[in-house]
Formats: sequence, C-alpha cells, structure tokens
Amino acid sequence: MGDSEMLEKQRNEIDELDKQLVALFEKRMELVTEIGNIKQKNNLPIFDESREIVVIERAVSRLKDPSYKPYASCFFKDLMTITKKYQRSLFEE
Ligand SMILES: O=C(O)C(=O)C[C@]1(C(=O)O)C=C[C@@H](O)C=C1
Repeated sequence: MGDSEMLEKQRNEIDELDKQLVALFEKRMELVTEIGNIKQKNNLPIFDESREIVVIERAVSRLKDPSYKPYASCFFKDLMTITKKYQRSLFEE
C-alpha cells in the first residue's frame, strides 16, 4: 500500500473512532448533567478534586503503552475542565 492510500485508510479509522467518541462523550455529558443537577439541589461544589484524581489515575493505569500516560492524564484533566464549565452553565440557568 502506498503512503497516500495508507494515510486515507488511517484517517478513515480515525473517523470511525471519532464517531464512537462522540457517542461516548454524549453519554458522559448526560451523566455529568444529572450530577450537576444533584450538586445544585444539594448546594455541593462543582469541583471535586479527590474524584478527579481517582478518574485520572484509573484511566492512566489502564493504558497498555506507558508513553501515553502524560497525554491521557492531560486528556482527562481537560475533559473535566469542560464538564465543570458545562455544569457551571447549568447553575447559571
Ligand atoms: O463526579 C462528579 O462529581 C462530577 O461532577 C463529574 C466530574 C467528571 O467529569 O468526571 C466533573 C467534575 C468534578 O470535579 C469531578 C468529576
């Protein structure tokens, strides 16, 4: 297979994975919404540092390739920055 064929094939695989990621992201956001509503109802803080540490540590520990560790850690940290931002937007409604 030539390089440009290979590139197209890899990008098609990424497109397929992104489709799955969007579905998972949406499911996760639905849960984040429910948790956000519980937090609002019970006057709980949005940021839960100990929970975030657990989420990141567990995710990183599941990697097969340890060289991805700092990147996976960053990915989950950024993801939770986004979820907190979204939960805050719910509080403002
Ligand atoms: O578990 C919670 O309390 C959530 O609100 C979810 C979540 C997450 O996205 O995983 C978001 C914000 C918190 O700081 C911790 C975790």
